[in-house]
Amino acid sequence: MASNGNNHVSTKPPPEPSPLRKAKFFQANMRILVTGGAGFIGSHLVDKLMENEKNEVIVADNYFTGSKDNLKKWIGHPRFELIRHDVTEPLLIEVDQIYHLACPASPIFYKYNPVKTIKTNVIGTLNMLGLAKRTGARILLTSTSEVYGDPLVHPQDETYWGNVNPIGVRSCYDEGKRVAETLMFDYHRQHGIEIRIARIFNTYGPRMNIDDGRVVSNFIAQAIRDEPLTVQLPGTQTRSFCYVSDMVNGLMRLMDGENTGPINIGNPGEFTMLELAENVKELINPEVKIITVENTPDDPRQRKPDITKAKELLGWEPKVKLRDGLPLMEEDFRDRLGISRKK
Ligand SMILES: NC(=O)c1ccc[n+]([C@@H]2O[C@H](COP(=O)([O-])OP(=O)(O)OC[C@H]3O[C@@H](n4cnc5c(N)ncnc54)[C@H](O)[C@@H]3O)[C@@H](O)[C@H]2O)c1
Ligand SMILES: O=c1ccn([C@@H]2O[C@H](COP(=O)(O)OP(=O)(O)O[C@H]3OC[C@@H](O)[C@H](O)[C@H]3O)[C@@H](O)[C@H]2O)c(=O)[nH]1
Repeated sequence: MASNGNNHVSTKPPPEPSPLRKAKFFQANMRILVTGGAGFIGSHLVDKLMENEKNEVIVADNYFTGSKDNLKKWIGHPRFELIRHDVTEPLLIEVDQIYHLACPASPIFYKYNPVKTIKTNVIGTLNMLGLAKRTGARILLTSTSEVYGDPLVHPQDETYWGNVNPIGVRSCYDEGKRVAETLMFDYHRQHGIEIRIARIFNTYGPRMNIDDGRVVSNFIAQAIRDEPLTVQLPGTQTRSFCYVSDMVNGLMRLMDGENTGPINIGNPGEFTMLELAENVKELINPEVKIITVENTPDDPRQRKPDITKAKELLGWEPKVKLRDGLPLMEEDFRDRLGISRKK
């Protein structure tokens, strides 16, 4: 049975998957649900899952921050189905695997309706665990580095319990994800559900919403539009940025491997926000100004994943360096903004 190496092993056998999955006379397809599959990471995950002809992919998304446009190449494909569905409502379908991503991820969006964000994390995860229990599906939760809050341990490994403000403006998201992780382990221990938990660190790449509000998309859009890059004070706070193709590979390895997690998935290359702005300026628009602006409450001061566990248990590590990933994202943003590079 899968374990995280910490005595969190379930005492129950996992529920039986549907008899169709053990097809004797014809090839069994894997039916995979991706909640939040119309969003940034979700749509890249769908692209990768659809490459395998044995997979059928179902996306359930309420389009709060995602869009059908991200999935347009799959709409109408016989192995693909798109459902407008809010995960705070139960979903009755038959599946073998669930990638549970549904949740706004950018601070400006998760703070917009914090009660809804908490409901999405708690009720949404309960509903997806209920679906996993009924169908015997394996379920992967995309948790976050935000469970470490404003970390006092650096870099963060999975044994760190975090430093989280339970009543702050970010709590709907970080405490929401902490409860979601608790629910996953309780369903695992109590009902034998096969679970996987990824703690994702800041991820960037093509298809991020142009007005997403996260730092990489902000800086790239600003650099392309000749607007000043807005570094929030103090500018010395750090983040570690993972390119989306690396992230998707890590998530799939976790789902298909034998470890429950939680496992950090991220790129350990650490940058201050001033360094990030300088990189964007140098690579995308050397003329652009860098300015400082006010920050928001409870902004974590440092963040860098310890990925020893991902390397050892999943054989995974990121390949794309920040300076190689930024130009790939620039190309996509220029296309969508209709602004080509100055000669
Ligand atoms: N991108 C990152 O840096 C990062 C870091 C840590 C964790 N994560 C996690 O990864 C997941 C995907 O993040 P993303 O960056 O692709 O964000 P995103 O905002 O682009 O995607 C989230 C998707 O979930 C959908 N959604 C939101 N609430 C929903 C609900 N109640 N019912 C159904 N669908 C709903 C949105 O419409 C969107 O398509 C999230 O769970 C997020 O918490 C992302
Ligand atoms: O224009 C900006 C936007 C943001 N920032 C700074 O950039 C840093 C990163 O901010 P982002 O909004 O991109 O993302 P955060 O790291 O705060 O949160 C993210 O963490 C991991 C995921 O769970 C989520 O995707 C999101 O919550 C912060 O220190 C913020 O102050 C700027 O300097 N300028």
